[in-house]
Amino acid sequence: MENQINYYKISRKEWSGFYKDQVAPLTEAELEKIKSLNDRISLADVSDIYLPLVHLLHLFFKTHQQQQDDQAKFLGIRPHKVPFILGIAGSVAVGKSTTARLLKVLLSAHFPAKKVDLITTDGFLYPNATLKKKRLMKRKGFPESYDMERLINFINDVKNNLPAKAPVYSHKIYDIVPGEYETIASPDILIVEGINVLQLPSKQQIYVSDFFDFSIYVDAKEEHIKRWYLERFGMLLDTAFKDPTNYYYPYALGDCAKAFAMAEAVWDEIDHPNLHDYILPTKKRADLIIVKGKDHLIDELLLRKY
Ligand SMILES: Nc1ncnc2c1ncn2[C@@H]1O[C@H](COP(=O)(O)OP(=O)(O)OP(=O)(O)O)[C@@H](O)[C@H]1O
Ligand SMILES: CC(C)(CO)[C@@H](O)C(=O)NCCC(=O)O
Repeated sequence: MENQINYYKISRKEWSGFYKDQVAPLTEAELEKIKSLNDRISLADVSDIYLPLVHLLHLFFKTHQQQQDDQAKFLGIRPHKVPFILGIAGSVAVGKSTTARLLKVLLSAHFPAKKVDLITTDGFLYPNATLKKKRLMKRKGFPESYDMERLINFINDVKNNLPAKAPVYSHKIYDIVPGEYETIASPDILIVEGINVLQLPSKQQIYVSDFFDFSIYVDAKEEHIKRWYLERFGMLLDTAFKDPTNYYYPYALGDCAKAFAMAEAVWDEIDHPNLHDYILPTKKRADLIIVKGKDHLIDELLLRKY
C-alpha cells in the first residue's frame, strides 16, 4: 500500500484480500441479476473489488447512523432515519451508471432489510428546448446545463425523509422525458450518480457533495474512455435503426463511417473538454477513486485517509 498525502493507494491484489471472508459470497440468483445488468461485468471484479467495497460501505453506514442517533440524543429529539447518500462521479461513459447499478444490487443483497435507491443527475439537465433557448445545446453536461438548485432541493428532501421527485432523462430521445418522474421515498441508502456530483456550485451556497456520506470517483485513461464512448455509440446505433423515435435513428440509417465521425466530434468537442475542465478537477474530492484499466477491470484504488 502506497502512502500518498491524503490517500492510500491500494493495488487490486491487496484490496481483494480485505475482509474477503467476512462478506458472504453471492447466490446464483444474485449473480444472474448482475449478469442481466450488463453481461460484460467481470465476476472477478465483483468478488475482488466490490465485495470488500460493500464491507467498507457498511462500516461507513454504521458510523453515520450512530452519529445521527448521538446528535438526536444531544438535541433531545427523537432519533430518526437520515438516509445515507453515496455519490458516484466520473467522466461521461466511464461506467458510473454500471458501477452504481452493481452497487445497488450488491447492497440490496447484503442488507435485505434496507431500501436502496438510485438516481442519476442526468434528470436534472435542462430539457433540450431550454438548452436551445439558452444556446447551451453544445454544452450539455457542462455545469450550466443542469438545474443545480433543483438537484440540491431534491437531495435535501431525501435527507429529510420527504418524498422527492426526480425528472427522467433518456439517452434514446437525447432529452428529458416530458411528464415522467421517479419518486424516491424514504430510502436507507440513496446512490446519486452523475458527472457533476462533486462539482462546486456556481450560485448556490451548498454543494451536492455536502449531502454525501461517501463518494466514489470512477477513473480511467482518457483513451479508454473515448473508446468505451464510441463502443456504446455503436450499441446505440444497433438498437436505433428499428425505431424512428430514437434520436440516433437518422445516423443508424445513414453512412456508418459518417455516424462514427459525428460521435467522435461530439466526444472531442463536448465530452472531452468537459472532462478536463470540470470533471477531472473534482477527482480529489472523492473518498474513494477506483481506477479502471482498458477492459473495465479495476486496477487500483485510492482511499482517502482523512
Ligand atoms: N464493468 C464494466 N464491464 C464491462 N463494460 C462496462 C463496465 N462498466 C461500463 N461498461 C460499458 O461502458 C460503457 C459506459 O458505461 P456506462 O453507461 O455505465 O457509463 P456512464 O459513466 O454512466 O455514462 P454516462 O455519463 O454517459 O451516462 C457502456 O457501454 C457499458 O456497458
Ligand atoms: C447526459 C450526459 C451529459 C451525461 O450522462 C452525456 O451522456 C451527454 O449526453 N453529453 C453530451 C454530449 C454527448 O452527446 O455525448
